[in-house]
Amino acid sequence: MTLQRAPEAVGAGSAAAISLRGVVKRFGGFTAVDGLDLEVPSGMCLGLLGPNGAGKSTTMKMLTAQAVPTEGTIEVLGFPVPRESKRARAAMGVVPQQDNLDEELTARENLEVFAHLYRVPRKERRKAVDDALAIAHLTERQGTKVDDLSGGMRRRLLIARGLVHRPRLVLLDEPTVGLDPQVRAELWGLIDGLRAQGTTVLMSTHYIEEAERLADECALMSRGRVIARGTPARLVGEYAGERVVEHYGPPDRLAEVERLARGAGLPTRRTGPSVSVLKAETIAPSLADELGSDGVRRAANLEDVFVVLTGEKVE
Ligand SMILES: Nc1ncnc2c1ncn2[C@@H]1O[C@H](COP(=O)(O)OP(=O)(O)OP(=O)(O)O)[C@@H](O)[C@H]1O
Repeated sequence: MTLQRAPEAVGAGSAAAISLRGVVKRFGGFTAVDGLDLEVPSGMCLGLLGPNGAGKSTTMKMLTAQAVPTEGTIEVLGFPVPRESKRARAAMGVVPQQDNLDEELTARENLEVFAHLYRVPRKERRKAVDDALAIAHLTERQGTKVDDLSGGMRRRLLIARGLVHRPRLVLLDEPTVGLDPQVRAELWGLIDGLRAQGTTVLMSTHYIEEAERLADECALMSRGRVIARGTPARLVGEYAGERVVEHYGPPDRLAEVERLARGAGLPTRRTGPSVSVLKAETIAPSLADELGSDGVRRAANLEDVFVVLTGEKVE
């Protein structure tokens, strides 16, 4: 199933679907977004990855003008936001973190209301709703009241609702938070489909696997800034290297491993009863002797990068 796009006027700005420059958002004396520069080229799926409180949701809200930046400039699909946010909103799909579907209405009626709100021409509305239902695998349940849908179906409907006007850009705020693994996998298929069609996707998540699996590039956010950006493979290569060695043992042994590795300039991470030494392929033979041969070797991954750069654990 492919989405047939409405011919959509795009604002006069750059080719990037999203552009934030020097964006700051303060809430009173608290700085939630702190000089954010972020470009999302058209057609890319960018994963905005970061620990709780990093500023991901605030960034999403500024793109839809639900929050107004204290400083800096934002363009969405070429439209300056918040000045022309109505036009930007009309051309993008937004899937919020909170389920705000109308529970009294059926799945189909929810989509019809949005097709109307988003000014899908009357003649095209039925097909637009049919297509969105099919993409979300909800055709069979279109007559069911939202109240009677399962959690996974509701989440798929929420995504379908964001797609009903065939947007070129979709914002997904933590699309699979709190869902069980099977439903998460279903949604990943759906998001993958969007990406394959060339829809630009900005997806915030704190699930590393989600970002690794879906995103062309990841921007790692911490304390309101992007601290690293690139393809998952490049980020892993640059910050965690190829191999990791995990050492297990009592606390004094772990502290010794950390001291030796850090002394040699190698990044480390603690995970409960173990210390992982990253970039293990660069360990000199003399250091390998000192570290001992009890370590478990594995490939480096994006989770290692996340922990090393943010200092935070992953759920
Ligand atoms: N309206 C607000 N008033 C005051 N502080 C706020 C407001 N909105 C967000 N914050 C604060 O800004 C910081 C960034 O929040 P934000 O929700 O953007 O983070 P996040 O990266 O999306 O985290 P999460 O994954 O928990 O949603 C947090 O410390 C939060 O408490």
